Amino acid sequence: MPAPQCASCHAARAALRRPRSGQALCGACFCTAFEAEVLHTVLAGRLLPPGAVVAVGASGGKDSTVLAHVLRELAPRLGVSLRLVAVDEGIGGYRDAALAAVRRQAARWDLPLTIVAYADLFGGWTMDAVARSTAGTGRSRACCTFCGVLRRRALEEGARLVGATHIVTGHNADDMAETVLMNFLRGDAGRLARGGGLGSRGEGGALPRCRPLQLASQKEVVLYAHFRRLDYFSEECVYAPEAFRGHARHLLKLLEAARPSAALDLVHSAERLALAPAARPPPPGACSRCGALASRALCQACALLNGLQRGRPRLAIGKGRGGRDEEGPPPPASDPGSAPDPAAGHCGAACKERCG
Ligand SMILES: Nc1ncnc2c1ncn2[C@@H]1O[C@H](COP(=O)(O)OP(=O)(O)OP(=O)(O)O)[C@@H](O)[C@H]1O
Repeated sequence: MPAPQCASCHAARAALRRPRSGQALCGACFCTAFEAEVLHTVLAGRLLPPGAVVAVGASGGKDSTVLAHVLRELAPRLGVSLRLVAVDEGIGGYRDAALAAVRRQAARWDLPLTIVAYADLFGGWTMDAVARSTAGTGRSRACCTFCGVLRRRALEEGARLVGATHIVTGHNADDMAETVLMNFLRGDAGRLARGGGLGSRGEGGALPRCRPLQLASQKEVVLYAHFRRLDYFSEECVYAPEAFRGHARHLLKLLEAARPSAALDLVHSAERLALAPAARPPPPGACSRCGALASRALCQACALLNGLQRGRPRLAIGKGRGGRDEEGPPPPASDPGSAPDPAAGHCGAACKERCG
């Protein structure tokens, strides 16, 4: 049977059915619709004001590649300028190849690129060194969580370095739905409540952050990259197979098979969640070491680095009220700075990268 005509231009043959709506479109009309939807997300959410200098968190992967490409298309209409900021976490056999993709993108799209490295920012610690230090401690599964905390900090540093006023990341609807599921499964009410919305306004002196692809499904991000012939790096990080996120991803796939809108529905549920007054976290203070938002003496990033330097890497991600830390037992009460306590409802600014 021949492919149907494109439901938008009625001239070309349709090349796909949009996963959510079932609408049959040709590649060109799909890309135009995708870009218009991202534009709408940015404008309706007032995410990037005219004049903004936007640091795009560029990992070389499909999401940030699509994000950078779409924002470059939209930049004249939005009145913003773009800078690519890539973080080199120091992951041998993975990040070097991904950074090569970012360099190619920067050259092809004529966008300034800045690379910041964990090793330079965090006293010589690379992610490989963190992984070695956590191996055998029962905390090796937490590598992605550690990395997310440090990456958030590194992205902030890189964005400041290039004079950015805003940070954008490529999280898509599936990423966000996985985060919502993980927070539910961990009983982490504080992060669930904080995770809604399209970004953060930049509390405590942090730069405002947003996720313009948050309402786009992963399938459509991949389709956009395909039809725009984007060159991106598609291998999984060497530490990802250990991560709890994999279980949430698997569960989400099962849910989507029964209900195709499950991912977006989860994202919207998180936006509408409201915590009972008794469950609300106390207002955050400032980290005594770096000044970032923190619910304890140290923010998550400083607490993690402090623990690593003392040979006791820990991060209390996954403890809900009265719950247990999935990575291990809670820290002793005599060590208040080493592990901001999500049991108190939230864990400080540095962990929102992973937690939304
Ligand atoms: N090394 C990095 N440097 C800069 N930004 C990053 C880096 N890693 C991740 N990010 C930002 O965080 C977003 C979410 O990252 P995550 O690791 O969840 O990857 P992802 O969903 O596979 O996205 P991508 O396909 O862009 O790698 C990315 O889209 C990107 O904007």
